[in-house]
Amino acid sequence: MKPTDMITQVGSVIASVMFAWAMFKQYCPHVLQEYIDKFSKRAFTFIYPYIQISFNEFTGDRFMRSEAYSAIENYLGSRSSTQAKRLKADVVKSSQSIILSMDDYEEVDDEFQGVKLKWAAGKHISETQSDEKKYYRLTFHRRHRQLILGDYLNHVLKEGNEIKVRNRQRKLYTNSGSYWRHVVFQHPASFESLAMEAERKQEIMDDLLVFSTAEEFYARIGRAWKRGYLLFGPPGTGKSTMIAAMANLLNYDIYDLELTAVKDNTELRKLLIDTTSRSIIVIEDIDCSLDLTGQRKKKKEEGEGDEKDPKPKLPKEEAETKQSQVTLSGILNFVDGLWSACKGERLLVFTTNFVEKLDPALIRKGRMDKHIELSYCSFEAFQILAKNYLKLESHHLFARIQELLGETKMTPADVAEHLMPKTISGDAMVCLENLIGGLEKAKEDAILKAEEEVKESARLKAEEEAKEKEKEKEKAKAEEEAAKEKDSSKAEENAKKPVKENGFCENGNAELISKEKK
Ligand SMILES: Nc1ncnc2c1ncn2[C@@H]1O[C@H](COP(=O)(O)OP(=O)(O)OP(=O)(O)O)[C@@H](O)[C@H]1O
Ligand SMILES: [Mg+2]
Repeated sequence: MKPTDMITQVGSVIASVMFAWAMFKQYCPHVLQEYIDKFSKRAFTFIYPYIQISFNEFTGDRFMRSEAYSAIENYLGSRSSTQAKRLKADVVKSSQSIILSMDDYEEVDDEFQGVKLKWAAGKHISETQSDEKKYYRLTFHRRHRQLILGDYLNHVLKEGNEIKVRNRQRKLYTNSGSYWRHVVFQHPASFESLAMEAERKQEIMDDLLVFSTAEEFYARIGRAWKRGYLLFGPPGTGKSTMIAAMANLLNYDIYDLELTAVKDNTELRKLLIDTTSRSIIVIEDIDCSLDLTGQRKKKKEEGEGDEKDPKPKLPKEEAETKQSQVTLSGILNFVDGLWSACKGERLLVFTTNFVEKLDPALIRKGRMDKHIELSYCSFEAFQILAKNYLKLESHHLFARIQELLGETKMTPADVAEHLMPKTISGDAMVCLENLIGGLEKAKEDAILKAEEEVKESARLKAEEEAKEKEKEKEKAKAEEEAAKEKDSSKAEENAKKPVKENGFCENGNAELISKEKK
């Protein structure tokens, strides 16, 4: 038989089968059709040794994109880029990188613990062609059912989610009313460029990295997977910069909470619930955000304490603070109440310039687990700044700078400002001399300030002593006058008393006046 004849015959057999099937479907009773359908499927699965699982893009009534689907999409992305012939490309991270995923009807192979599996991308198109439902289908031999349904799928979801986090565009959120708004978070700060002693820096980085991978540990000890950091120190010592470096190190989003804009504790709780995992919740300048310590004290000492506030509030801030009814207990609940344990890992970071002003309850361990002091620039910190700003590892002027940094205080922000190139040539020498000039001036200012302080305290002491003397004088004078008054009133009293025949008063004392009368 010629091949063309064979093809014709096969074609006519298929056509006859299809015709017979169409006739059968039209005239055969519905119940019988279902029965045959069921039977044929069973027979098929009996012969066919593979299991298929479909993961649809959309699930549920609410048309939510399935988390499993997007995790699988990410997981298959790297595999499909080496295997699939047709790929889909997407741009993320502000056009910085392209993410690939496999196109519809493509297939890729995978292997897990020596077991081979197959993934296929497909889609169901509705009859009206208006709607298409995408899915991924996993096919594997039924003898590996346990392994695939357990360990393998967990591995796919975990890795897919990790890839998603790595590729995602991170966000910086801020609260507006009871909602979060966000912008793209792109801060270049890193621990490497942070001016700080290497040992302390490493300790903080280790702490953060251990936390971010300690899911099982936290679950085992029965604690919510969160950690509080309190960053304190004078302005310009790198607190905000460190938060950005933390977010970059861990690849977390930042929720910058403006407490003064939160109406009350309920709104605060809502904001907390709306945060996602893998995020840092920041409250900057917690001592100024709300008078948290004052709220406890206020009842005892009305109005006091405002004068002592070293950072006077702006009128607008004051007005906002008055509107906000967030209380200290609201904040404490925010930090470690039941709601704070929802959904995944979270870092809470508070910053303050005046740690001593905060209520001890707020910063105790368990709430603020790690207290980090950021202080004035040390020589080691300066070396990092010099490397960052001037690309200098050493210079003969470093010795003088080291000496001056030991004698005077300057914040890293001020040091950095002196190291900023001020000329087009960006001469490093000029910057270093600038810094030396700045440090010398700071030293002189500090000496002058100290002298003035000594003078001022001597003046205050003298004033105090003078006041004390004045008081003593006044007291002595008052006592003298009181004694005189007492004498004269006694005399008057005696004068008013009746005089007896013998010229003595009733009390038996001789009275000059009565004698005169006689
Ligand atoms: N430790 C540091 N390492 C590197 N740069 C720093 C450091 N400290 C400060 N700077 C520089 O100084 C600038 C101000 O620092 P930052 O805003 O982090 O200070 P802060 O401690 O948050 O101040 P404030 O208490 O006023 O909020 C930053 O832009 C950064 O360039
Ligand atoms: Mg700051």
